[in-house]
Amino acid sequence: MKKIDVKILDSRIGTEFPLPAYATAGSAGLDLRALVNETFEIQPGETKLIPTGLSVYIADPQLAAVILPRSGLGHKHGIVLGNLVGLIDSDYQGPLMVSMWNRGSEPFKVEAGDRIAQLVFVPVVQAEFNIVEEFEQTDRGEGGFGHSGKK
Ligand SMILES: O=c1ccn([C@H]2C[C@H](O)[C@@H](COP(=O)(O)OP(=O)(O)OP(=O)(O)O)O2)c(=O)[nH]1
Ligand SMILES: [Mg+2]
Repeated sequence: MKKIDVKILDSRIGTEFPLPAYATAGSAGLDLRALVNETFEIQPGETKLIPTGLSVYIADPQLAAVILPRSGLGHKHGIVLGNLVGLIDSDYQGPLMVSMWNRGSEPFKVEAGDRIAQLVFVPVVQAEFNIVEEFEQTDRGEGGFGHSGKK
């Protein structure tokens, strides 16, 4: 398993709440917790930036991490991310934050330690642009945005 440097910014991690860990052998995501001082509510339509109590330094430019919603929160409560997906650059060393957006119709309560989103490490290819006049021809060509129909 890949080792990633982490700083614990809130001492409740490692004591009151565990360090994010894979829940099962096949889990792709590590659940991130709300390391807040007080219970709060997110009103319908509201977005709040929540600290996770951690910072990570991925260091390797061929890796990044994405923050994704938890499906239960998104589907049942309309709790998704204000940025839809969070992207953590490999050179970012600041606090890991989760933008929580209540796109639902009821206020949503969050307590300290609640698992609010998940972090997934992903491979990255950094590309260099090669300017050309013509592309090598493909079957698809410029067709896109549903040009092949529905069925
Ligand atoms: O949900 C998120 C998204 C981003 N970040 C941190 C890590 C990331 O590396 C940095 C910058 O994110 P991004 O590049 O997506 O935001 P930006 O608006 O382009 O900011 P910047 O100008 O700092 O790159 O913010 C988080 O902590 N949580
Ligand atoms: Mg950026």
